[in-house]
Amino acid sequence: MTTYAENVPLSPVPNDDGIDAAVAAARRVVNALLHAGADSAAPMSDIARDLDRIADQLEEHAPERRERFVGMWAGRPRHDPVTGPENALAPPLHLHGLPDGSVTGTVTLGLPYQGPPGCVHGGISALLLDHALGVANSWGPGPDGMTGTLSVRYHRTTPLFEELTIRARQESSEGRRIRTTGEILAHGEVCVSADGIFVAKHVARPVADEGGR
Ligand SMILES: CCCCC/C=C\C/C=C\C/C=C\C/C=C\CCCC(=O)SCCNC(=O)CCNC(=O)[C@H](O)C(C)(C)COP(=O)(O)OP(=O)(O)OC[C@H]1O[C@@H](n2cnc3c(N)ncnc32)[C@H](O)[C@@H]1OP(=O)(O)O
Repeated sequence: MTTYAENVPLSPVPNDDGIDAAVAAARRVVNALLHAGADSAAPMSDIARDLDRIADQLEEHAPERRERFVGMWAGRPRHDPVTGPENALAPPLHLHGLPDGSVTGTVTLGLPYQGPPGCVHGGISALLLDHALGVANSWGPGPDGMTGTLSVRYHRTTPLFEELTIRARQESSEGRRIRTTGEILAHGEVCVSADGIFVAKHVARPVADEGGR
């Protein structure tokens, strides 16, 4: 039987400088814009100009898209939209692997992730669970693969601005089909659960001399 170390960090750990710091600042801007709202007295035209100037600067120094794809997949990915410290869309969620082969993590979501008033958007919950189930497959003892079917059940609304716990585990695998489940909890109660069938298949990582697409 495979044995696992206690509580292994599975999500890329953010640095407090370089691109990770810039991305953290970008997340703060996205949050602040939504909090400010259309009636804000902030000088929005000036802000838009400043933000455009920043984007111009980034674009000026960005590699070709295919070169960037190669770079993104050259090592341990840091760009995904759930845990990635280089992705401003990622909340980010920090996942850990547990000795029993399951994964767990916590996250607190703010206004950009709102669905019903004061509650997390259901599509965001599905995104977090899809990713957590995928990570559980790669952490656990069985095979991993791509999401084939994801069933999501919304048991109760999921609160914004409160710490959520996300858990996932691989239940079984047979041939190329993998069954994986998980849930999002608030205050110890299950808000959302997911039951997924993953299929053991992988898209090849882009490499430089193949064009990187
Ligand atoms: C963020 C990074 C994500 C990329 C991960 C890669 C590496 C990263 C490194 C570490 C990983 C760490 C974390 C991963 C985190 C998150 C994961 C994100 C998950 C995704 O974001 S992933 C994108 C969404 N996903 C797709 O984009 C799939 C598109 N689709 C296809 O690529 C094919 O459609 C495929 C492959 C699904 C099947 O195609 P196929 O031809 O290989 O399969 P085939 O027909 O041979 O069936 C073989 C057996 O699977 C059963 N089966 C087939 N299809 C099924 C289905 N849909 N549902 C349920 N069961 C199904 C059959 O019933 C048969 O079962 P049986 O053997 O029992 O008869």
